[in-house]
Amino acid sequence: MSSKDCHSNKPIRVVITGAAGQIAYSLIHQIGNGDVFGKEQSIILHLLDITPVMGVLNGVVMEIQDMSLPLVKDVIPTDSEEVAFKDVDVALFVGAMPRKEGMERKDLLSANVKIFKSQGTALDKFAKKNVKVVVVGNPANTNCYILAHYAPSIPRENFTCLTRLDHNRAKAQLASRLKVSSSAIKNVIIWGNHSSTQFPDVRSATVSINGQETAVYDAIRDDQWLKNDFVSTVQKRGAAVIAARKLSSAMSAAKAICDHVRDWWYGTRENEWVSMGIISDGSYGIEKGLVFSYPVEIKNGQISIVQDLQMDDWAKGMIEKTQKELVEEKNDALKATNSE
Ligand SMILES: NC(=O)C1=CN([C@@H]2O[C@H](COP(=O)(O)OP(=O)(O)OC[C@H]3O[C@@H](n4cnc5c(N)ncnc54)[C@H](O)[C@@H]3O)[C@@H](O)[C@H]2O)C=CC1
Ligand SMILES: O=C(O)CCC(=O)C(=O)O
Repeated sequence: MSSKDCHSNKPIRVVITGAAGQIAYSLIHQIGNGDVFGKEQSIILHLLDITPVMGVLNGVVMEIQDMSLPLVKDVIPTDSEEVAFKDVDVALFVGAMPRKEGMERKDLLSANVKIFKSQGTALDKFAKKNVKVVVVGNPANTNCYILAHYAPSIPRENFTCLTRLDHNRAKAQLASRLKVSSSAIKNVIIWGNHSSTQFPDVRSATVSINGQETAVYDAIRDDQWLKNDFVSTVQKRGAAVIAARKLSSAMSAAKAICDHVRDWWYGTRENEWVSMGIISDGSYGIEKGLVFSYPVEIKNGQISIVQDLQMDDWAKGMIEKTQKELVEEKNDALKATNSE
């Protein structure tokens, strides 16, 4: 879709998988309300879930009707991948099994990878070739890798996975420490996997205090905190929410999906970057083809990796660790899909 088409009022088709689940329950309203694609853009919602929860999904559809959202022109609830992916412009892959307390996200690999093999094959067959894809279901990077692998006719740059929740968490931790609004913090980076090996990096981050832009490192002046507590709080935030709620993050995940897609649709702000899992082109020495979270800028729908950021040995070590985990996950996932 050209950026002109993007902003026309012809309805766009947006599929949400896992539409009867808890993230979708927060997400659907924001999309239908125009918070992502704008207040002029009408939408046809395709809602995919599995057969046993079609009753629940019908309840969600009733609630969508009851919200009386002018931008929502039609709602298509389904358990068929063909119906779900037919001619879609944007595909939000939320549906997957979530982890429980005590599990790592990669423990979900064997169950969830099968879903992404099947849905990748269907996406390839039925979606528009310029469909914009966001994978949320965990393990998000590796599920995205498998989805792209089984959808070879869709351009590689159209596949992304969600690390914006981690990015938002990092901003919020820094804002709280500095007692500023999170909108004052710019250019944090999440490198790598949406897992406890991710590297939340603040070496390029700035904070605006009384109109003055300062490096976050200089404003905080606590190398120990930035390298230890801050990093581990962001890495383990998903698990902390599960321990408290006995359910995984949903409201904050839905908000992060909206941030991710809105920035892809409209572009990032001048001199400001965000974190996205994308298919690596080899930048920063990362294995080509891995789905890796990078700092990116977006213009006219094109995502580009922010280049030439300096790394010290500690940062290189952090990036190496998360890359290693992603290579292992990728190999395990390929084995699991090939052995079916
Ligand atoms: N990348 C990220 O930052 C985040 C990822 N997540 C992940 O998002 C996923 C969804 O989370 P929740 O909505 O809380 O889970 P949930 O369990 O409430 O909902 C998941 C939905 O997916 C459906 N589903 C299962 N298999 C499916 C299939 N083959 N096709 C279509 N739908 C299918 C289920 O029936 C259920 O309705 C989980 O994997 C979770 O770990 C959650 C938060 C943040
Ligand atoms: O942590 C999980 O496994 C589920 C939710 C999630 O990915 C997160 O909150 O970051």
